[in-house]
Amino acid sequence: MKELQHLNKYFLKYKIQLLVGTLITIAARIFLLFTPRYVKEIFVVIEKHTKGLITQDAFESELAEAILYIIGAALIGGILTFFMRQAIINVSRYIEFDLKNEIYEQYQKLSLNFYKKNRTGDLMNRITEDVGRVRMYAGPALMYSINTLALFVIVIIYMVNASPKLTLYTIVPLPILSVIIYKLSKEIHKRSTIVQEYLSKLSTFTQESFSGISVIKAYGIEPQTSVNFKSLAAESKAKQISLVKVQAWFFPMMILLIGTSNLLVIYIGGMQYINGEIESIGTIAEFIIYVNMLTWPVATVGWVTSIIQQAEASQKRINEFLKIEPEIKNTINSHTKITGDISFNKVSFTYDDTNIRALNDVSFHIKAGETLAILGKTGSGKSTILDLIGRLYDIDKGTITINDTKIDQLNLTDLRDSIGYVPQDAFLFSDTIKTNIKFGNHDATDDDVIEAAKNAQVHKNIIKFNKGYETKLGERGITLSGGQKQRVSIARAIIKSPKILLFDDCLSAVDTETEEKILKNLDKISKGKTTIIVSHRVSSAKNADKIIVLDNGQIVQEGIHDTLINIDGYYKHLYIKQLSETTTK
Ligand SMILES: Nc1ncnc2c1ncn2[C@@H]1O[C@H](COP(=O)(O)OP(=O)(O)OP(=O)(O)O)[C@@H](O)[C@H]1O
Repeated sequence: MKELQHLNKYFLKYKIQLLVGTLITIAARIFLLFTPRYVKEIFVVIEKHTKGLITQDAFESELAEAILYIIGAALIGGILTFFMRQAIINVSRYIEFDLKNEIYEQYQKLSLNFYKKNRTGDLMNRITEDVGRVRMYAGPALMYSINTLALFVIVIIYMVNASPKLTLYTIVPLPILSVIIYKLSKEIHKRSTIVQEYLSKLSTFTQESFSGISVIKAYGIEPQTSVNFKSLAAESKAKQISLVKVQAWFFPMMILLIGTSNLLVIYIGGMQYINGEIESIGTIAEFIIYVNMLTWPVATVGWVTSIIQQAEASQKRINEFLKIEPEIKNTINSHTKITGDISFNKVSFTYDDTNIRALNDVSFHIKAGETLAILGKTGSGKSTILDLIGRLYDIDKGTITINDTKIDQLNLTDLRDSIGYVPQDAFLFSDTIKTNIKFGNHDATDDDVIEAAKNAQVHKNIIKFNKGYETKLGERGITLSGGQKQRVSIARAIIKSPKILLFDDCLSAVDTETEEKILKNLDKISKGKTTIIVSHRVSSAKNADKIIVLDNGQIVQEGIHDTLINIDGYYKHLYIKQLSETTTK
């Protein structure tokens, strides 16, 4: 229960609803317990009538009175039971909502490293399935526990009052029932977890096959995919059947034990009646109802125990994530003005998950408003520089300063607000093109959106779609070509009008002519803004105020286009190669 203590703050938050729910539960049980007592009364009246102790009229009126009490109490009990569920189950839904938000907020705070160390499926599971299991504890388990406790206390008092000896004999099988249900629930849980695993394997498999359908078709591997699917589905079926086998024991066991208790009541009650220890046969009827009333709540003790164990395990997994401290923290609360003067001073950086030293002793300086182009072979550390400017990771050695302030001494929100970043893989959300562009600036007007799209050279493409800017993009924006996606992503950064623009090889999927136009527009837009362009093309770099060439995490060349084309090295070779490519085209 240690892990579940995390939920106490929520129980405290909803204490009024929970208290009301508990009181309603107790009241509902009291009303529902009218039935057995008045059933006994009916028997007593019938006995008196058959023995001729009361008149026909008295018999009829007493009978009618008892029946009315039973109906009335059942009605009130039923209504109160409805409110009991409303009160307590609703609280569990509120807690589920709060907990999901708490986890989601924590996810948002955690740094990129966390996402690399944990699989998306696991992140999703903790916020859905684990929270679902915890809700079962905060809702149904709590409700049934209050219910069982309330019922048990009241019924036992009534039963002992009616006949202590009969009480003792009839409740003997109940703990056995509870233990059996507990063992069954545990086994059911074990097997249903395996079933769940197989279901998620199946859905991952199908999801991947659908996403990669073009590759599957192009390679003609549909038959093999079907065989793999069938074998996975067959395993999943076997696990389901093994679960159903245990589940099938549940109700027969319940019926057997209820039957045993009923038999005990009838046998022992009958003997007591014969011996004159109980005055009416009605007491036996009353006890039979009590036993039946107790059976389900007692069975739930086992069920609740297993729910609590599952919730504890789930909450433990949730707590593991909630306890993680974000690696990148904002330590500065006051606002910091960022103009875009960036300096790297002997910066080294190693990714902790791969231990790859992506940058080694890198130093450069760009004044506010200047353009820097970064070139270099793949894997040389270009994207890493951009990630470090956005402080997505903290460096191991050296210093990065922006406006002469160390990057970790800047207000993180201000820093990120002042950056417009276009990643290598343009990610678009499943929403309209307009919303995707406005993601960079929610207050932008429609005219701003069009202006940004024009500057990113994508406006003409967008207006060709039937719904123009309102065109919905499917999962990952599949309706757009690679180059269109890149340009929408550029428009998103432009509309933000940030102090620092970071373009990570985001013109790779556009032709050189469009690239030229975009660069020209950027020249205009980026006046007064610091721009860093990562590229594999000399054409993207040639107009930059400074060019650096990286190799294996180190700067191997530095200068401007006109100088670098005359120095033997990577830049010159790339220039000649790309020049010959354009002339042969
Ligand atoms: N998120 C990451 N986790 C671990 N290692 C990484 C990560 N990103 C990059 N690396 C490694 O760091 C090195 C530099 O990568 P980086 O992405 O900065 O190169 P790049 O020059 O931008 O390459 P490309 O031109 O192919 O985009 C590579 O060896 C890469 O494998």
